[in-house]
Amino acid sequence: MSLPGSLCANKGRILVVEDEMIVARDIAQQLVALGYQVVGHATRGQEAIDLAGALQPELVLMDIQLAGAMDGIAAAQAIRLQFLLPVVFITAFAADEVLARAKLTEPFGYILKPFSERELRTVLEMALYKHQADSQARDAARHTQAILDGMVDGVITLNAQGLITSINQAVSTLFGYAPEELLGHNVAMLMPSPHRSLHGGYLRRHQHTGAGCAMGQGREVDGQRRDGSVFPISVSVSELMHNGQTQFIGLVHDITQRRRSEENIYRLAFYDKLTGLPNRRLLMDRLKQALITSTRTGQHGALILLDLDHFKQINETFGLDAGDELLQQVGQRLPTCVRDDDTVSRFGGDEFMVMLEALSSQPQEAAIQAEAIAQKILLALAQPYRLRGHTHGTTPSIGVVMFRQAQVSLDDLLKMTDVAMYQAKAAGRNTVRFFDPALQALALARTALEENLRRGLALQEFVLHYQIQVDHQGLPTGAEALLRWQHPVRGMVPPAQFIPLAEETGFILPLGQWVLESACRQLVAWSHQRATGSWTLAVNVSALQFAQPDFVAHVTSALQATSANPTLLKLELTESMLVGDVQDVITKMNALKAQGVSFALDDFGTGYSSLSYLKRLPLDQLKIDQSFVRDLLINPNDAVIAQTIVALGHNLGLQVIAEGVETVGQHDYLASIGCDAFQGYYFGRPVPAAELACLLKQIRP
Ligand SMILES: Nc1nc2c(ncn2[C@@H]2O[C@H](COP(=O)(O)O[C@H]3[C@@H](O)[C@H](n4cnc5c(=O)[nH]c(N)nc54)O[C@@H]3COP(=O)(O)O)[C@@H](O)[C@H]2O)c(=O)[nH]1
Repeated sequence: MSLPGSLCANKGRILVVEDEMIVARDIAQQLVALGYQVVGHATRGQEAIDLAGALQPELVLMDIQLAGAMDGIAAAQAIRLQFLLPVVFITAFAADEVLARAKLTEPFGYILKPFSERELRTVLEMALYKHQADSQARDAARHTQAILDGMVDGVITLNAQGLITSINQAVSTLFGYAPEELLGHNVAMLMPSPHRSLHGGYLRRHQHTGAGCAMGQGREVDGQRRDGSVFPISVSVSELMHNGQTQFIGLVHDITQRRRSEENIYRLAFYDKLTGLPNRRLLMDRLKQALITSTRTGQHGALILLDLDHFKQINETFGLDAGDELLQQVGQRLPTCVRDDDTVSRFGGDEFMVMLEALSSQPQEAAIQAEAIAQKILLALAQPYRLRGHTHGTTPSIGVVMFRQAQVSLDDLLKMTDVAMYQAKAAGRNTVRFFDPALQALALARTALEENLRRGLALQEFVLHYQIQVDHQGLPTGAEALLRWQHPVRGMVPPAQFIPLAEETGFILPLGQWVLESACRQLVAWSHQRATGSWTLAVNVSALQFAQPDFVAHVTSALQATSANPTLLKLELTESMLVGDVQDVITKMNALKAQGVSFALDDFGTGYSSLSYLKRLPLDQLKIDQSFVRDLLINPNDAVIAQTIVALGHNLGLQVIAEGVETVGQHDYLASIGCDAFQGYYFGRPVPAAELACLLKQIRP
């Protein structure tokens, strides 16, 4: 049977479910009259469900009493569930029991027969409006869920009891649960012990006091997956009221990757890559702590520095890989010699530092304990190593420093271990030495001097003094530049007190360059005066300075920077420089000679000079060492040596100058054997340039 269609179908498409034909027709007519379109008519429950699915009306007008097994309430329930369509009951029944059942289907309206047209219209309009609003809300919720599901972070909502009310896809992925395994369950299931059992308490405390540990800002905690594995997460929780109920929204961020990167950075910063042992930085950190602890407990600690003997040879003979393997094996053996609380670190290269803590508070007893561990290390490391299929042996030299309380700075403690370790090396290696304070005092003094030297150069505390040189007639021909250090506290410091250290530390390089440039500037100053215009200036050059590959360039730059005349510059070399690569020496000398620079061989006779290469060196002058000049008149050997040097120099075509000439007798003898030039207190002491002018007037011809 067909019901009236619609004349004007713009108010809504309605499915009518009514088993009495006359009533159905009457309702349909009314609907059409009200502007609705009747899209279908069913008389039974199942038919209503099928038509609802097929026709997708906007509303179902449902009689409760239907022919057949399924009544309207059951059909309405199915239609709501399957198609989310709004149902309005239209019935003659108003019994409480019927109403209660109908209510469960969440109907959009309930119309009691008989009803007026006005009543029908009002209920339908309200129902359609509510349905539309619900649909929009559902669409909005779906949209929100899609956004939430697209998020990398997990979003969980909880009710006041901590039960999960919603999650997004990321929560399932992060924790490995299907949504239905989480929804309605307590959020504590996502936490490892002890928080799993404590979480209820946290919530209650929050309800009573308002305090919440994860409220607001992200808090880093552990989460537990379905498979039991624990992983780090950052959780921030906010609280809001929803429908009058407290609700919590938790944002969960998996920080596994970040933690890994942090751990990686930490490992790189504090652990040695090759051995996996703590590095110097971490040891220093622990040492700082250990000093604080020992101050509190009164117990001693010890630093044991060990350096592998002849490690370089393993590297050079068997390759760097074998060297690395040896270091790794040493790194594995060392921790077996100490307690877990002690620190074994690799300091770099073949140096390892072991820090022992909580030793006896009695100094002697503590030293015995440290000695025992050091001996244990010595023994453990002396066992053979298998490197690349071969057996190798190595031994360490071990330096031990005891510490208690933060009395000494960290740097000083480390220096003390160095001193002790070098003492062990000096004692023949493969041995243990405790730090000796006397040696330490020396080392500290050296360090202070080294720092002072650098500061002195920066503060222009160095000056050059000039000692006159005269020819056979006693006429000044030039001078030697001699370095002095005008120390603000120590006064004038002679070079013998700082040149050796400057050479050892390499500080002689910047210092020597400063001497060269200052000497060149002095040459230029002299060139402007008639009396000194042709003077030469002898400058001492240290072996390290001369050995620099760019030594020639350094001299050239000093000459160019000052515009000094190269032919007036005389570089004094010593015999010790000639022991190494003689060809290199000759090449550099020739390069400078080509510019006009001349060379004197200083302290001649005190070192080892091979006559064969002496012949090859482009020298200009030999300088008889003052040790031969001093006793010339009383020691016939010195007189013969002086005579021999003069003869040798002349035979080689070189000029000979004597230094340390203090008396007329020395001068006269030297002059009698043909010495060409003289320098010494007899003619004048080393003085500042300004004083040299006065001295010139007093010079004895
Ligand atoms: N690499 C550099 N070494 C330098 C430089 N300046 C100096 N030195 C070297 O230091 C050593 C000590 O020098 P100094 O204390 O200046 O002593 C020199 C003279 O003062 C001293 N002298 C000179 N005449 C006499 C004398 O009649 N009697 C006496 N007892 N001493 C005298 O001899 C030293 C001369 O040194 P040298 O001619 O170089 O051998 C010394 O080894 C210097 O080389 C520098 O700038 N760089």
